[in-house]
Amino acid sequence: MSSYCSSLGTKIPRMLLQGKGYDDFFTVTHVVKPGSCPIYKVPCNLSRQHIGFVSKFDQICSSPVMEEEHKKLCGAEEEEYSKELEVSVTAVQMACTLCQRVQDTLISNTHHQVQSKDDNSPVTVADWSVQAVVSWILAECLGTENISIVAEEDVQNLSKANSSELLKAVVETVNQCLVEAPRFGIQKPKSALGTSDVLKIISRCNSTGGPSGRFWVLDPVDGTLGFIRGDQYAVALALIEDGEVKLGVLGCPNYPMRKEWLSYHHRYHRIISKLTPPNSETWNKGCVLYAKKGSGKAWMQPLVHANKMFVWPNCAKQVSVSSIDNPALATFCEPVEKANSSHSFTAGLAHSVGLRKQPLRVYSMVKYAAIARGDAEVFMKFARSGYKEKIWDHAAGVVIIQEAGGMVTDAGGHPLDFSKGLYLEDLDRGIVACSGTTLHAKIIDAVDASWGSSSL
Ligand SMILES: Nc1ncnc2c1ncn2[C@@H]1O[C@H](COP(=O)(O)OS(=O)(=O)O)[C@@H](OP(=O)(O)O)[C@H]1O
Ligand SMILES: [Mg+2]
Ligand SMILES: [Mg+2]
Ligand SMILES: [Mg+2]
Repeated sequence: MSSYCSSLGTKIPRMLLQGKGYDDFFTVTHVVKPGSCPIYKVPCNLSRQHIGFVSKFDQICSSPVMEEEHKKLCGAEEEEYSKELEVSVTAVQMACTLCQRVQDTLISNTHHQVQSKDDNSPVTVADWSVQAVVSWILAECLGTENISIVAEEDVQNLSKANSSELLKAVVETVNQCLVEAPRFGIQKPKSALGTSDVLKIISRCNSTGGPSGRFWVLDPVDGTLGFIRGDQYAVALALIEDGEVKLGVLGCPNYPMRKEWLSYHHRYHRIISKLTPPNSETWNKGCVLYAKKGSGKAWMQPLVHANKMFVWPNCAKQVSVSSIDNPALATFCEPVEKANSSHSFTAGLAHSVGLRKQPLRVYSMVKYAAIARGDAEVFMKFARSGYKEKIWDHAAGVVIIQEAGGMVTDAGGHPLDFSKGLYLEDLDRGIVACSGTTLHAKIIDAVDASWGSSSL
């Protein structure tokens, strides 16, 4: 273990804090939070990002699993995409805080906050507000000129003459969130954003993706229906470069760190939905999962709760897929809505491969998170024919499952192709994500066997 990995008086090489080319040291003067995931202060005007490195570095020193990364850091090579990862996780953490606040108010007042889009799907103040906040943070932290974003929402409905109340609510929600930026180590805007600023940052997310270059993919609220119903939803952000997903971040504000609480959440909604749940902090509600392509690791950190400081990497722990490969013991998840995926087709498939448990129907990309965390083994989605899956509904989840050790393909066994624009063009029938190759192969074979007799 390194000599500079703990406590007061600790010397931290400047190169770890500010990248290559420095050979002097900062001395730790203050332990903000002692314990297994300490946060240190160093005596200079370092940004949170740098202090974050200190915290990360300490974790690296104290965890044998991360020795390798420790070496990389000591080698002073800044890891590829490390800044993008930290910024995107921070943005998702802030977005989740925003969503929690809106979800709490929605339950008591849905009036101006929910709208229907042209395809009849719902959109809320939270969808637009998260898109604005994430767009603002990415531009602030990475430079406007470097940012190209594909995102779900546009400002059409928001700019209509009869939407002024809604727009006002979005502007307020965005400013309320950004005022808290310093808690996340980001400078807040010099003054509150005006209506035209907010419309501009939402509509700046107008990239159409494609096979070359770098762009972010954002689903500001995935599972909007679950969000409105007070249930599961996710904030999903991914970075795609030359058609390949390089980073994925999934914020799951109602998915507790501890699996046991998930069933509590279901019971709570079915039986006692009128009662107030335990305080979100005490039951460790909410997590953020993330992974970097090719790292072979996926991580989960708790959601930061009201008034608490977010310091990267926020006590992240590694997650991995389940080792269960016996279908009889496996759990499969699927969309809640029959309109989004055929429940009868997956029931037939489940039966033919020997999946015996009841399906876990969960809104949103929380299904991808459940597989990555090892809480379920299979995710299947078979949309009606003619429906084209959008890249923002899958990009973040796919890379997180892959790096956690799982496998995601279309129903023909081909990788999902994120290089074709806004949609997963040429997707063969549906999506199959599994914790391992054995289950995956069984399901792909079963799809082929039962497809002909299905009405899909
Ligand atoms: N007809 C149809 N078929 C398939 N998929 C559709 C369809 N309509 C919408 N969508 C997309 O599904 C996203 C929600 O997927 P879920 O898996 O969360 O579905 S469910 O709400 O649990 O039923 C949902 O994402 P959000 O709009 O972000 O909620 C949509 O992009
Ligand atoms: Mg939507
Ligand atoms: Mg979605
Ligand atoms: Mg959405």
